[in-house]
Amino acid sequence: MSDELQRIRDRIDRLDADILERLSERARCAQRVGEIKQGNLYRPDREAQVLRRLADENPGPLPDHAVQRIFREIMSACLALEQPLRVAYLGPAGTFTESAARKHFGAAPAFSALAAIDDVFRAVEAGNADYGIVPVENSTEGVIGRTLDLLLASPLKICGEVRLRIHQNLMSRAPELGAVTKVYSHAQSLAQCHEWLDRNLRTVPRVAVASNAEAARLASDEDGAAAIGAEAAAGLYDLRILAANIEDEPRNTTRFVVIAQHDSGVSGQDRTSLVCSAPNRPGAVHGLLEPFARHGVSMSKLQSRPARGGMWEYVFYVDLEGHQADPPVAAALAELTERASFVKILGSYPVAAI
Ligand SMILES: O=C(O)C(=O)C[C@]1(C(=O)O)C=C[C@@H](O)C=C1
Repeated sequence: MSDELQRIRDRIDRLDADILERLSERARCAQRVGEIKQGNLYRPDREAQVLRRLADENPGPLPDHAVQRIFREIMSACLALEQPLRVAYLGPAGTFTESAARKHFGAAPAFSALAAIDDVFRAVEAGNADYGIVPVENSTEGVIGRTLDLLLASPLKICGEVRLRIHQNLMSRAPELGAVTKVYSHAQSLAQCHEWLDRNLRTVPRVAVASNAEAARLASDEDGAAAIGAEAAAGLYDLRILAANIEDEPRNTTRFVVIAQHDSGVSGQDRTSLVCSAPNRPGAVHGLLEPFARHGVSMSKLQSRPARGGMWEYVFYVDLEGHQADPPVAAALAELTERASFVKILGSYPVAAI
């Protein structure tokens, strides 16, 4: 080994020892914070502030996302010393929702994959999980109606959001594309890749199944079968990725919400979600939204949905920039509450930091 290589490796060893010492000191601080803190130990607002500050102060050469991933895991492990978290997500294992859960909470929590969005809400409501993660909207396919309906009906709050760039992969036991005779996937993933499928596997039958992970399981059992789904599913079912990033829309993103018994404190870059409905008279919807414009509060989403039970009555799902404790948001919400026939605040939470 050259002298220079040896010298640099010695330096890396010393730096690793320093990092380890600092990490242990950080972990002891987190333990102490855990003893002092009242209420919930998991603080999404504080975590978002830490991750944003690290990106702001990152001198390189590591990219921001790499630094944030490392610190995501450090905080995950520190929090586990204070309180081991139980996180339920819409399964099965190997789906994009699992990737979202790990992206948001890191690797330390005990994760459980549940079969339906309703089960995730029930697990958190019953106290069998501390937090739940469910998809709420996809940039190409639209909203997940069941999640919106349950947010309206459930006492739970939104305490966080996760944005995940969706990369679809074609995976199979077959050695090459030419050997693929059937493609399994969730209907939404088939739709997201239909142009690629038309170009590359035009005559091969496409079969919609309950989830991408289920598709991968079927593909692992059947000669010539392939599945479309997350890279994680290929690892889980021992499949070869025959084509990566086959989604038609490269900026395809899914947004997930984190549900809990509580929402989040102020992080400085927050969003507030609410549901409301207007009295049945002309101009009422405009009247509901007017206070937001007047108080300078931006809306990042307005989604109408038929109210359950009433013919042609609608509820509106609104996302606002800001926390309900921010004075302009609080003032606009107070006026909305006077004008609306119904208002429910679903929660204030940090805008996704990573
Ligand atoms: O600041 C806190 O409240 C902590 O518990 C420390 C810490 C961290 O590791 O930085 C850990 C968990 C919380 O969710 C937020 C931050």
